[in-house]
Amino acid sequence: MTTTRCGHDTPTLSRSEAKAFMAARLPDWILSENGQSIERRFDVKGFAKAVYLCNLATYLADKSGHHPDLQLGWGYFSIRYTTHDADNGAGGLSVVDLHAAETFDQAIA
Ligand SMILES: C[C@H](O)[C@H](O)[C@H]1CNC2=NC(N)=NC(=O)C2=N1
Repeated sequence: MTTTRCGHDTPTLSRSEAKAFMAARLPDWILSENGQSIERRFDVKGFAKAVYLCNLATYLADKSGHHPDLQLGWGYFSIRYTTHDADNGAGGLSVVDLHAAETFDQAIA
């Protein structure tokens, strides 16, 4: 598992840097229109599976110190990573988000 800590000194990624990494290693994630976050959405049966995914994301977030935005409801769960602290607090997508997404993918594989 790759864990990278984020902070104010974390640089943001260009759209092309993000796209290159995602094409190689995050095929199920989508880059937001503004290039500042990545999201993966799951369609699941019922409610409990959505909650399990949410609980897993919560566990990994507290373990790594990097916290995604989570949404769930009956039949779906979505997870979005962005780095609030990046670029001296301006925020944006960083390598920490890409690594966190990869860790999440590995945990559910
Ligand atoms: C001090 C603490 O590690 C930081 O505030 C962390 C906490 N979790 C975080 N999560 C996310 N997604 N972005 C951050 O910049 C961030 N910062």
